[in-house]
Amino acid sequence: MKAVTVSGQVCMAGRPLFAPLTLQLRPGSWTSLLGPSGVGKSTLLRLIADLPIGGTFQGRVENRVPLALMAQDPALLPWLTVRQNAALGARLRGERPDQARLASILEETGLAGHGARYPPELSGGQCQRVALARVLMEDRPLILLDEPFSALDARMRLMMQDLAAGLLKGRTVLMVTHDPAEAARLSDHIFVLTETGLTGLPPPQSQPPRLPGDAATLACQAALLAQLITEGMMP
Ligand SMILES: Nc1ncnc2c1ncn2[C@@H]1O[C@H](COP(=O)(O)OP(=O)(O)OP(=O)(O)O)[C@@H](O)[C@H]1O
Repeated sequence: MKAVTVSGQVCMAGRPLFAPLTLQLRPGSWTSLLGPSGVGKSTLLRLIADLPIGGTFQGRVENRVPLALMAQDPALLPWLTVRQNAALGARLRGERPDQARLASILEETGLAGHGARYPPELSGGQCQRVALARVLMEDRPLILLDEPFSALDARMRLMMQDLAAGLLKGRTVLMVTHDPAEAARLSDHIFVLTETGLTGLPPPQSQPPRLPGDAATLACQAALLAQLITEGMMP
């Protein structure tokens, strides 16, 4: 698999969001993208997913591969059970879901006992697990995550990070996040996007997921915070 690469520039209402850039997603690695609100992180994700953006794109996306997208809003259908929501992709394509695979993924995501429940009966963390189960059911080589854990409490966020890191290992992942600690724990590659373009920062050398209190992880988190403050994201 070649690196999925997006290069170019986006204009919203005739004004460039950021300077021309190139973002390469190395196969089988986890890339995190941080940056100030409104700079265009989700727009980059949408370009890679070939979804409409509000502006114009001058550039190209190379080496596209099938992908699955998971966002902060788990986008579950409240009238479908956990099991049906997890298998929604197949259902929408008019296919019969692979029941053995579904059972195994519900087990892996800690939902085995919840298959017959409905989303309004679930906690926020459980809903995100269903969204992750749905992504795994789709079995795509590229996974796009748009602030997937930002609505969760700190403990649940750590648990979901560990779960996602384990279950998405070996896939190419691009995650948009506002959380330097999350990027430091999970990433093989980290970029900060600003109006002037992309800046790469080195992640810790150890394998993700890293312990949140690990010295190298904390140092990476601090470097990211410093970079974001320099770029005017934080007071
Ligand atoms: N459909 C649209 N129509 C017009 N403008 C849009 C549209 N979608 C996004 N924008 C604008 O494009 C800019 C980039 O939006 P985008 O959602 O990519 O930013 P972001 O970096 O992901 O922000 P955040 O961190 O707040 O989610 C913003 O100024 C936003 O208002």
